[in-house]
Amino acid sequence: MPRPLISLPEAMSWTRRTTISFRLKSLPCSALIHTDALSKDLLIHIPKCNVYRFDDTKSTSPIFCGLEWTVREGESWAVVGAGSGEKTTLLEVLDGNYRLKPPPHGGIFPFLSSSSAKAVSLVSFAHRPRSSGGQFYDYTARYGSVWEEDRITLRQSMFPETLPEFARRDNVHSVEMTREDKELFDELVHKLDLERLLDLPLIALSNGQTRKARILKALLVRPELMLLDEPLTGVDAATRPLLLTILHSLHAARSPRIVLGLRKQDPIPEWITHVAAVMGGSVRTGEKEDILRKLSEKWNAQTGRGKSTSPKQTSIPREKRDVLVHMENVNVRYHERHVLKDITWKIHAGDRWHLQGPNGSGKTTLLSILIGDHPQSYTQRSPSHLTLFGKPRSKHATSFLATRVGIVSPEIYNAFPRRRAMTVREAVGTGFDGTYVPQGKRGVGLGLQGGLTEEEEKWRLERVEEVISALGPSGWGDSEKGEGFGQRNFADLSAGEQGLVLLMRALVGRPPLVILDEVWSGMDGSMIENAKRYLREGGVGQEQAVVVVTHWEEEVPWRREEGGESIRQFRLQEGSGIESA
Ligand SMILES: Nc1ncnc2c1ncn2[C@@H]1O[C@H](COP(=O)(O)OP(=O)(O)OP(=O)(O)O)[C@@H](O)[C@H]1O
Repeated sequence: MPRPLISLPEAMSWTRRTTISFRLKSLPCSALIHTDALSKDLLIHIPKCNVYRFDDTKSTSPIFCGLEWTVREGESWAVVGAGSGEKTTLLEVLDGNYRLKPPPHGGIFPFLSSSSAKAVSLVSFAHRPRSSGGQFYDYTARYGSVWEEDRITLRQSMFPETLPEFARRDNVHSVEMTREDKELFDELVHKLDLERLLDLPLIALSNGQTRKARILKALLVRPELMLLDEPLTGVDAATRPLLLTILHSLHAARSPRIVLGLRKQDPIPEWITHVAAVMGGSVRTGEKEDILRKLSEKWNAQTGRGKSTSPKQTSIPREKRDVLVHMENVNVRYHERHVLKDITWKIHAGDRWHLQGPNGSGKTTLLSILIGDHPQSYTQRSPSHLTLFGKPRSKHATSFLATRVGIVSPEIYNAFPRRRAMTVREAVGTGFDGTYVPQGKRGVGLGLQGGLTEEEEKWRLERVEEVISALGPSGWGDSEKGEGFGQRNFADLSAGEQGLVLLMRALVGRPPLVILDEVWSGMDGSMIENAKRYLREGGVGQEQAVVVVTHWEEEVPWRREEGGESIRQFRLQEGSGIESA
């Protein structure tokens, strides 16, 4: 039986001195409020309300209507989202980033003991925030020799309290770690396999390694409630169950309690008992099975749209197709760290590859070699060998390679400028020449020699519209949002929408090589299904090669068992590469 939601009569007489600030975050949860009327096992309590942005002072556009949510001590909740970034928004509601009308009398967390600023912690893996400025930053710095200012280690940056000299040196935080904190740190750093990375430069950490370190850092603050948004994205298959077991045992010990944010396509851990499902501005809450049963029909109806067809692949035998990338015994070393060991790999036109490997195995490093970003792509000497599009790296101008490879990756996502004035159309248009700022009178670049013919410009303008309409909201079934999407400000889009625009940017010029590295981060099911279908059904042509990097087999658009030539796998394990067809 679903546990009934608490519903409090409107007219209930509250004997409260409600000094509730609109910014719930700054509100001490239990301050000045009599919560006697509520059952003491309530962890989150939101009586029916509408949710607005703080700047929506006239309450004209509610983000959620009739939100009503109660979480009791001992329950284990996941917030699962189907709409564009809505799951993250609901978690942000808990973090006090939105205005609730009417405001809940006892605060959202009536019985958390300390002030909510410390008691509740939101750890979100949405990438670069909008506020971080309009400039592109050079993510390739990581691949070179590390500069003095980048030498700061993981420990110095995130865990300075574990440095022996910390207590003496830092007047502000001159409290030493407690024994319990030290024990927690030692245990988790070991379980999360972060020990060996503590004294490496922070900049050298891989995406998955950084993600685990951020979770650990958030745990050390000892919040009472931790909201973890998409903790499994970018984490390798072996680490996922481990991470979930750790989170489960912390949650069971209420130290801290954890609410997980999951995309609707993510598996829901067994220990989750309740789900808040967010869909199109409304939130349904209740026991897991009950909610999932009710929603599966609706979700299936969405994802079932336009079933996949077999990949269209070229009939020219593979060995007769151009070799785009040829690596023979390629090595990458950082001093004593040997990251890539004798990698041999050939990518032909028309290939579909799934590049796999645990966190830290060298996938990003390998990609940076094959797109010519890595300084060591210039220095592979016989018997090593690296050719890109038929020539050694040093024989290519970087601007030429930028037109040959379309890439989406966490690095590009983070580095791409969020300039206020850049529209979706312009962001997509930067893909033709692989630049980061719009160029040319019509925002579709200048061409390699700086002389775009009229015909080429016309083709580019049409291509921009084509990819926007295929991959944008009209493609994933939100025709209302689709109108005027090209004119939207890129910086104002949700994380998933920004990711999708960067996918459009990678595909727009139809480059011979397309790299899709963790491309689905932050996206919702309908966006992903639509984009995967587009890729399978001609979004990348028979002559284009694609390398997909993901820890999730089901995120690869092409299936092994489907007709034509199957997807090939290249697996990195401790720096060595193994190929399988
Ligand atoms: N500049 C550097 N100095 C020292 N080690 C480095 C440097 N850059 C990367 N590394 C190390 O190289 C290894 C490979 O990193 P890489 O980012 O390629 O891994 P990955 O397979 O992409 O991981 P993830 O799945 O987490 O994204 C990591 O162990 C990382 O710590």
